[in-house]
Amino acid sequence: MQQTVANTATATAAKTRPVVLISDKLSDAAVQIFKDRGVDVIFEPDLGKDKEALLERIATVDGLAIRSATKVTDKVLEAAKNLKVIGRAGIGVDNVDIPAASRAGVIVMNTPFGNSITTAEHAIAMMFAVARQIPAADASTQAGKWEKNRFMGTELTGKTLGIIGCGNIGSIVAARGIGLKMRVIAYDPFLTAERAAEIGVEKVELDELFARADVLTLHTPLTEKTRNVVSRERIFAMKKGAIVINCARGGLVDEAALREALDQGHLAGAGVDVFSEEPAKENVLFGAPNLVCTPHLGAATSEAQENVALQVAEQMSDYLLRGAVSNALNMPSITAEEAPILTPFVTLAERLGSFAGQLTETGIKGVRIEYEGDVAELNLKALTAAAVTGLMRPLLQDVNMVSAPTIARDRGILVEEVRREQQGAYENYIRLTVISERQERSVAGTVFSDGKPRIIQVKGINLDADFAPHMIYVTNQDKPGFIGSIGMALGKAGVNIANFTLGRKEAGGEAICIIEVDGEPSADVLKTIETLPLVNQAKALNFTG
Ligand SMILES: NC(=O)C1=CN([C@@H]2O[C@H](COP(=O)(O)OP(=O)(O)OC[C@H]3O[C@@H](n4cnc5c(N)ncnc54)[C@H](O)[C@@H]3O)[C@@H](O)[C@H]2O)C=CC1
Ligand SMILES: O=C(O)CCC(=O)C(=O)O
Repeated sequence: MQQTVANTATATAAKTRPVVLISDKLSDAAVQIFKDRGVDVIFEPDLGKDKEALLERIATVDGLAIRSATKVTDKVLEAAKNLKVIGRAGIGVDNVDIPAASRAGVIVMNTPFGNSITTAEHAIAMMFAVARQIPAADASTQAGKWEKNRFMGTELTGKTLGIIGCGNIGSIVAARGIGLKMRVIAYDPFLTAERAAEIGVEKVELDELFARADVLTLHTPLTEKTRNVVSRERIFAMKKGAIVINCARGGLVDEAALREALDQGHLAGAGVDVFSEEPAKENVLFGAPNLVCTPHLGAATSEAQENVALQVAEQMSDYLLRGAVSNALNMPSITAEEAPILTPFVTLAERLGSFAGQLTETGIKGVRIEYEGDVAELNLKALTAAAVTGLMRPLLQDVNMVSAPTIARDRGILVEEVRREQQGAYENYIRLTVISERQERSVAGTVFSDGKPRIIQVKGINLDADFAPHMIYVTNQDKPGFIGSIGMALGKAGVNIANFTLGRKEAGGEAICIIEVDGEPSADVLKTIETLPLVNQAKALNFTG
């Protein structure tokens, strides 16, 4: 589970085909795409409803494709020993514990546009169904009652449509509302004045929206900020005879208060597709006057389901097979074209982080990563995530590019990113500086044209070394006799030197030596080196991971 993006692609290419578990009802189109692309599929469309069976099945799979029935909790993630990616065929990800997924190093992706039109159409359908009481009129007519006077409706032309959440779906609903000659007002803290003008809506504050709307429709995600946004107080602050439509999430509305408002005739009706508890076999709203309910059908058209299924299968396959990341909620995007270009720099950034992490013994306060030259034009979010991964891996084995930024933030480690044009001789240059409680230590590297990362500077001292599997890092004084004494000590201990790199600040001053050795040096060997005259410090560095 704990691999970098670059490693994920190569590791999966080297081993057998990755396996994806589909635990909700997904269009068969997804299964075909996975298979065609080289991913094996376990398709158990009802598994999401069986928590125990899910815990068992998830243990070995590389990917999990879901809709809304599967709840991905901390416990599920704990059981998912091999999981790398969760793909939500749809928009809302409130059924996935994203912080827990990030901590576990699992990417969470959704398909943000595939079902937007369909869901917007459902909201409009609900608005008409409520305004003209169509379901009740249908039932009465088919019962042979012909109650022409009972079903007096409301005309929508000229009425005010109030939209909470004017993103993808909200703005499609706005366009449809304008097409119906309604006046559209919207509350969305992230809606700019320019965007509001562009889509023809009036941006208003929340209280004003509740006061003015004849029809209120919700299109915001369920978050701690939006939970209960349609509260008792706000429902009763609405105009008498107004209509409420909810095709977003159940938790947005105080259902008991909505029931009261319908019973008292304060609201003329409500259209509800989503409920606080789903599946909603019972609900306080059921049986209220002029209430139209659907069982979370917002996205349920064959077009939308095919869109989201294809998209999720493509995104997950791209990640598992090629390291490309798109529409992830907890990881920067990396295109399939970018992934191979980024790979050597991801490796360099991770190794520089690892170099510094292995030498850092006190608490890390911050890390600064400077990018110069060609590399500064690349996807720095991914490179920084790799650098932070490398930095933290010596302390926490289970960290990867998904979890590293979250873990760093949780631990109060400040991550600073600097982008510059080429300054020195290297076409691409990355310098990573760790700010610890005791000192600042920097290490810099480059990628040569052979795609191999190199160490080119440590603590401002120039040198040139590979990242070898086993190395000894020594700080010393630049005085005669040092090389002989260290060679003798290693020879005596039976440690073979594969490569030897030296660098110094100035003649006779502070110096650094990086020795590549065949095999891991023991603690005794390191102690022996440290007791040699002219040596200040000796540490083992391991780049076998
Ligand atoms: N019934 C169904 O089957 C479906 C329901 N949905 C629901 O619809 C929601 C919206 O989907 P999209 O429009 O695609 O998402 P989106 O991300 O494009 O738009 C959401 C909008 O809500 C706004 N927002 C965030 N916090 C807010 C707050 N405190 N108050 C007001 N607005 C706020 C955002 O700025 C954004 O513009 C999804 O999160 C999902 O829960 C989506 C698809 C199908
Ligand atoms: O998968 C579904 O049917 C629900 C769609 C949905 O709620 C969403 O995409 O947020």
